[in-house]
Amino acid sequence: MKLYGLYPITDSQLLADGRLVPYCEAALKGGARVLQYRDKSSSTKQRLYEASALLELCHAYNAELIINDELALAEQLGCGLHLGQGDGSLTEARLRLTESAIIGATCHHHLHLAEQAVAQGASYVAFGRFFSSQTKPGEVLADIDLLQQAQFLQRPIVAIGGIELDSAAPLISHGAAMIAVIHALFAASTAAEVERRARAFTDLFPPFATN
Ligand SMILES: Cc1ncc(COP(=O)(O)OP(=O)(O)O)c(N)n1
Ligand SMILES: Cc1nc(C(=O)O)sc1CCOP(=O)(O)O
Ligand SMILES: [Mg+2]
Repeated sequence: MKLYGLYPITDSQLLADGRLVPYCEAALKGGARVLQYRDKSSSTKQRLYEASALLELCHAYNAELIINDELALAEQLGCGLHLGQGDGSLTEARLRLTESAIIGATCHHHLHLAEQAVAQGASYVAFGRFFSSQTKPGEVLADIDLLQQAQFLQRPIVAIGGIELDSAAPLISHGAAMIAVIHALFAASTAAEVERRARAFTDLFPPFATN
């Protein structure tokens, strides 16, 4: 069961200057089994190069790579995809990727969007922001009770937005199967620190379900 635990998301600024692969490897060493490649600034060629390197890394750690926004890149690499509300059709993505491909959907703080996403083939649904986010500033609208309310969907639930080590545990106990994190994981001065932080997040999850 891989859709469980810490869900690191890359950031092109925090992981610039050669940090992308070593910091992502540190997150995987710290127990993450799902990794999202999110880059809004590089060229198509650079994104293919970086995502290919991360895919190889994920294979080495028996982890899943998810591409943010870009169906064509996910299709090319044969990996997972995360789509926001304005990022294209989940139905088309499910048709173009394999039946077993992981496809995630942003649902903000709306249960009806999550129901719709599941009906259109989403493997997991993401709610946020739960806290104020340095990476993506904006209104905090998601309430922790949403995580329990969404359990009827019978899909893994992701919580995202400004989550830190100290704020993650209640989200997990309310039903988040994955905790998506950028800043609190990757704004670190060494890979060793990223690994330590990843291990601390991973240890918040009940151990019986981490394999
Ligand atoms: C796991 C996860 N949840 C939410 C998002 C946000 O997706 P989106 O709303 O499309 O915004 P961008 O990430 O594209 O800026 C995500 N990427 N991952
Ligand atoms: C990519 C993204 N999406 C969000 C949403 O609310 O949908 S919040 C967010 C950024 C998450 O990064 P950090 O852990 O640094 O807050
Ligand atoms: Mg998007």
